[in-house]
Amino acid sequence: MNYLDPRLELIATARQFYQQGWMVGTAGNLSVVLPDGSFWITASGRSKGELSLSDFVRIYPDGKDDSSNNLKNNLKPSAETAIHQVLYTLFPEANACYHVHSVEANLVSRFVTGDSLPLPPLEMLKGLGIYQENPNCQIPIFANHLQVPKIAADIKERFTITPAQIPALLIRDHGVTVWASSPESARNYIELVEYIFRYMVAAWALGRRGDAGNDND
Ligand SMILES: CSCCC(=O)C(=O)COP(=O)(O)O
Ligand SMILES: [Zn+2]
Repeated sequence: MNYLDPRLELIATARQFYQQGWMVGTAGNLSVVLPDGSFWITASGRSKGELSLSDFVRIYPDGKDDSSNNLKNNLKPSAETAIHQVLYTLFPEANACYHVHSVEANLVSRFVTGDSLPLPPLEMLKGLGIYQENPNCQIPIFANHLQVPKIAADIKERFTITPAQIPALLIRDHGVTVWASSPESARNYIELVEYIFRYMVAAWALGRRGDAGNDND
């Protein structure tokens, strides 16, 4: 049986997300867990639209990477590796963690000042595991601390106290991160959350235009 390197799926998905404008300017990072509990993560600062197999860093269960080899190849793990690590610790069933920076995610992160954003009761929530009549669903918002380990600590503290309703979190003025049992599900979750954010921004704009429309009556 030929073993498909899981990085190939991440390369293809990163290119798709780059083309959608969600991973421009090296933004975003993707990771996938291997059978031994280590995970591949996109190397820091690489253009996500043109990744190759050598643009990944392997992080081992003890948190270390092949630093000597990586140093030689000018490879650094994603600056947001700590967020992937804490999510894999909190959700051991997760085998993939994706993070992107869309304009919509940044806009909706400012729709509220608090630490959670209510989501509209859209059918798309079913794709995130929410099967309720008139769902009351929120996505948690985290402060975009300069020190990423602080964001990771906030995530650990929050989800230890308040379980996540959906496999997604929003970092204010930054972007969204999802975790899933497979790379394919992680890709679907990003697409679903970004659809919901696009809907929210469009509804907000229509609402404002609606107000403007009244002025012209
Ligand atoms: C211009 S993106 C700033 C860093 C960031 O938020 C990101 O998602 C990418 O960081 P990485 O170290 O994974 O390239
Ligand atoms: Zn980021």
